[in-house]
Amino acid sequence: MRFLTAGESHGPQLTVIIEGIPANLQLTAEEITSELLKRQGGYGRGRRMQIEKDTVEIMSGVRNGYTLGSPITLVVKNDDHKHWLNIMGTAPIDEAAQEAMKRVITKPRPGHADLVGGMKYNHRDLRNVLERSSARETAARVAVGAVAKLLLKQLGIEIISRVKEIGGVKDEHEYTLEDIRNGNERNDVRCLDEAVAERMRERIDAAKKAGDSIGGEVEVTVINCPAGLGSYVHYDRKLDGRIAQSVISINAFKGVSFGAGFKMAALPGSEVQDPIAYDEAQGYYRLSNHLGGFEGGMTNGMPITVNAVMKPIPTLYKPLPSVDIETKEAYQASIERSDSCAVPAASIVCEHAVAFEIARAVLEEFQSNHMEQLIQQVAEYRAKVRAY
Ligand SMILES: Cc1cc2nc3c(=O)[nH]c(=O)nc-3n(C[C@H](O)[C@H](O)[C@H](O)COP(=O)(O)O)c2cc1C
Ligand SMILES: C=C(O[C@@H]1CC(C(=O)O)=C[C@@H](OP(=O)(O)O)[C@H]1O)C(=O)O
Repeated sequence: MRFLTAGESHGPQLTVIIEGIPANLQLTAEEITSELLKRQGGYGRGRRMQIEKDTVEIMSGVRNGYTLGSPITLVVKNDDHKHWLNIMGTAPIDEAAQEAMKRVITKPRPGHADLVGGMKYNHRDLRNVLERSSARETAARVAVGAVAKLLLKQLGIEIISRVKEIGGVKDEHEYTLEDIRNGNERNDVRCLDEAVAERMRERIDAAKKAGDSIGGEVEVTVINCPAGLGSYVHYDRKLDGRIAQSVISINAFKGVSFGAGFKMAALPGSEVQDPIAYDEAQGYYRLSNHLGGFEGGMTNGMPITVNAVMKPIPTLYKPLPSVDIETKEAYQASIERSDSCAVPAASIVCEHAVAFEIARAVLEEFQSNHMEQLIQQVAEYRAKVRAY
């Protein structure tokens, strides 16, 4: 399974093509849209999200609510495009368009792709860089992950996310799987503890008031994944490695860990490796899950926990110094309208990035043309490893 996304932040639309989804998966635009709406929300987002109503249209690969086995094309329209027709160069060349084209961006924003992107692609209007480097693209990533999540659901695999920290305010409870499953998904900071959530909101408000921004940490949990996805035999088949790459490729994500993660640096081996046990009903299982569901680049059948860190949003209302690429003079960087915190939204992106990698690994392990074949293969495999 693979996908490509295309589209600029203020262009007409985002387009996604997904190839490799088996036939006969029930799939509706509404189900994908409901995931997109979760990404759009979240405390701390800026004015752009009030303009967009992210809605998916299915343009190919689905008929009568079921996948055909052919490439699936999804489109998410940018409602903001109509305000940017002149700036994006998609309006007729009239006076207003000419005026807009003069408003080139020459002041790169620290922490964005602006400066290096301009150097690399030889653009002197840095809007040519920021339009594609924008996290608007993550709406397309969520659309792909939503399809992956629906496929995984048919196999009994569930993926959920939560926010663990925003700007130093931490949710330090040790939650059970049931807590995570039943957690308050609709809370606007996506933190399971409402009292901590309130402090997170206050922290976001304080950053915004100071013209600053904040980041945080999210956790993605994958439940009921069979043991043996991924492989130890080669670096690019290790599934934990692929997940890490995919998560780090999300805008502003700077760190990934599994299970106890960076805490492992201080712990003895006896408190990190997960002892093995067996009973007939569930087969092999672990007495703890410090490793977060991976051994040797393969799933070990325990819940997968992925922790990921998002840096603070780079665009600041109190901008940092920068240099104009035309005059070479020191300047305060351009102020673009911006989110002050996008950690809750990013937790949804992270969840969907992980979903895609898990679904891809499932389809590599159990090549199938249609869902009936996939469901049967996975059920047989689960029975086999239980009895191993
Ligand atoms: C959901 C989401 C929303 C974001 N919103 C903004 C924003 O409004 N303003 C901004 O400057 N950066 C925003 N970012 C982060 C930038 O896109 C990102 O930092 C930038 O493209 C540079 O990439 P890098 O941080 O991965 O190096 C957002 C990221 C995500 C995941
Ligand atoms: C559009 C989205 O996020 C955008 C990501 C983003 C950035 O620089 O990454 C900057 C902002 O865009 P704008 O300049 O239009 O206000 C965010 O709103 C989105 O998440 O759908």
